Amino acid sequence: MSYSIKIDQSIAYFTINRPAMRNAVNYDVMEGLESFLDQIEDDPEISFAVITGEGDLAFCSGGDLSDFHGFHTAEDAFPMLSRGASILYRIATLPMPTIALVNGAAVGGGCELATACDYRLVASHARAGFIQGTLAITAGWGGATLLFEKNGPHDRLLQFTSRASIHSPEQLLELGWATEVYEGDTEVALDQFLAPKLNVHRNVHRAYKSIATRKWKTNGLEHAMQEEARVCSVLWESDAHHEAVQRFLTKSK
Ligand SMILES: CCCC(=O)SCCNC(=O)CCNC(=O)[C@H](O)C(C)(C)COP(=O)(O)OP(=O)(O)OC[C@H]1O[C@@H](n2cnc3c(N)ncnc32)[C@H](O)[C@@H]1OP(=O)(O)O
Repeated sequence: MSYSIKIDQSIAYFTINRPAMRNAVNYDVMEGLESFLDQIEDDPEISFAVITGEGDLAFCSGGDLSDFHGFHTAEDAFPMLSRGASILYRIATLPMPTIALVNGAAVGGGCELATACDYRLVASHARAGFIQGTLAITAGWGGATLLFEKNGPHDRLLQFTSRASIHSPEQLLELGWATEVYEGDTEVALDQFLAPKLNVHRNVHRAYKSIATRKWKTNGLEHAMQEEARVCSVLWESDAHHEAVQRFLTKSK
């Protein structure tokens, strides 16, 4: 199984379980995320949702390039990108707060997935970045749209996305992308993060989440995320993109 879902004491966990591929997202993982969202979206008993990746090397390395490399035209690539954008929109607008437990690299679509969550707990050894530019594409699952919507100074965010580089936890904190950086055991870090919040009734957390995200239901965010998928799909069909993916996939062979 490429993922696991667990609900424990009012906390719902989704774990991408493809550590050998650095938890890259394939269709199976997309399906898993959809079924996770179906399970928790209307469950009033869930206080928090946590998304993470198996192992300590990667949170998520983005779209599975070996699977998605087969798309040659914008028309081929758009349905996958659009589906990713729908998933990230659903995550961003879940009624309960969400936590990305960034226990390793979060790059490309993996950085987008973490951006869709409300909080990002980043391990001191982790790295993250919108590296899509190194593949001659942009973010395509709506993650850049979400970043600009949520996270602060326009000029710094524009550099965060367009430089396509990988950032240290210290840089991620400074940017305001990381909520906290933790050392050591991931479960302990999550417990410590959640403990003071669990003293407050879940309905309060859910009410603040709805106050913070209400505007997205009316300001066209969902459409803007789909538009990001469309822009990315156009770049996807370039030779520059296919050559860069080919280089990545053959680098260690
Ligand atoms: C569709 C939305 C937009 C996107 O997400 S585009 C995709 C963006 N992602 C990428 O460009 C992948 C970048 N991956 C990396 O930079 C590195 O793998 C990463 C995450 C920093 C981890 O580095 P390392 O720990 O040194 O691991 P590595 O590079 O040797 O990889 C181990 C094995 O996993 C594979 N892998 C990693 N990320 C992948 C991906 N996204 N799709 C398909 N395969 C992927 C990699 O090819 C390698 O496979 P193998 O063991 O050589 O067979």
